[in-house]
Parts: sequence; structure tokens; C-alpha cells
Amino acid sequence: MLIPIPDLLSPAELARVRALVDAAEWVDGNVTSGPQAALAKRNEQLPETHPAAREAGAIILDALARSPLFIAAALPLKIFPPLFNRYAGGQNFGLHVDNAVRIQRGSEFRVRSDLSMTVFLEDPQAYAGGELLIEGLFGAQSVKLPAGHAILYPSSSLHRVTPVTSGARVASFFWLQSMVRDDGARRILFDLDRSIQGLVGEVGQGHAEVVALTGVYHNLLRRWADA
Ligand SMILES: O=C(O)CCC(=O)C(=O)O
Ligand SMILES: [Fe+2]
Repeated sequence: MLIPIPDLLSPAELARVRALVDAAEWVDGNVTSGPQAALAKRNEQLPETHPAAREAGAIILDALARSPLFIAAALPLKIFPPLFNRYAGGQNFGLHVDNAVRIQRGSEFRVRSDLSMTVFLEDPQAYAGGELLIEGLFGAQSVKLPAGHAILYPSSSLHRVTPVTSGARVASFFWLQSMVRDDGARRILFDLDRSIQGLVGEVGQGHAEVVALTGVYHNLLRRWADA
């Protein structure tokens, strides 16, 4: 399931993140790749431990924590510290699948990648190409969102970034481990949550059926969640 998170970053947060990452020194993106991704990956990245990446990453993590849509869709357990990439001059990332387990450099922190996320940090009009193409059951979907918007997609899906033929595409990307590992189960919970929120808008939080359905939601979550 592909879930766009519109306006994840406020304009002020976006400006701050861009000021931080634009001023930093970028390196070859293959510093964090495994051997297979290295064949496919042509871009630049901020080093994982760069102070600008840490500070900009913290802004993104704060934005995620206050997004009800993100929380409902991802049911996050552990989030890998956000990384930053940039593509220009024809750079691209060929078809690949993300590593199943990510280990943070110099720490014990490890995350099973259930979901991958890209936060777009440049306006789509400012560069040509740079679409994120994600393959799924219903074919490939092309994603190129306004700056400050994000896309959440299953880490199990094959995906690629098409060549950026003019301008530069700047983004944050990272992985997360969900409390609910199975994509189908997480989808059911998300649909149920959205329906309950819709009903709350119609009949109010205290309505008996809303209370009962909220119970169903939590009882399913209790069955499926690792917390
Ligand atoms: O740049 C992107 O949107 C995705 C990057 C990506 O797929 C990766 O680093 O594994
Ligand atoms: Fe990827």
C-alpha cells in the first residue's frame, strides 16, 4: 500500500531542513549501499553521522510524531534515523529492493525495514525526472510530490528513481519497523481506523457503535502488534 503524507513538514521546517542539508558536504551515495545496490545507485548522500543530517533528521522525526495519518498508516515501532540524498546531472537509482535489516553505523540500533519512506525536499517544477517508481500488485506507480510531502511504501516492493535530467532532486529517505509486520494486516487496521474517524465526524466519539468499533480496532491491534 502506497500512502502519501501531504504537508508532513511545515514551510518553516522545510526551509530549516534545506538550509541545513544544502550547507553540508555531500558524498557518493554508495557509502551506505550493499554490493547489489551499489550497482544501481547513482546519487549523493549526506554521511549518516553528519551533524546536519542529525539535526535535519530530528526535525523530520518530530514531524512524523505529530502526524496522525503517519501514525495510523505506519504503526511505527522503530524508525531509522533519516538520511538525505540528492540526484542531478542524469543521476538515478536503478531497480532494487531495500535491505531487510538496517543497522545504524556505530551503534546497536537495528531496524527491520517493513516500510520505506521518501520525504520530498524540492519542488517538482525545479527538476526534470526523479520520479520514484514503485512496483506493486497493480503495476508500477510513479510518485513525485511537492516539497514537504512524503510517501510511505512497503520495503518489500521493487522501486527505482528515474534519471534527474535537469535541476536537482533533494530528499530524505529512511526505513521503519512497524508494530504490525504484515502489510495486509496493517492495511486492514488503517482502513478500519479511517472509517472510525469518519464515523466520529458523523455521530461523535461517544456513540455506542463508535465505542464498539474502537474496541474491535484495539483487539485486532492486540492480536497483531509486537510492541
Ligand atoms: O530517493 C528516493 O526516493 C529513494 C531512495 C532509495 O530507494 C534508497 O535509498 O534505497
Ligand atoms: Fe530503495
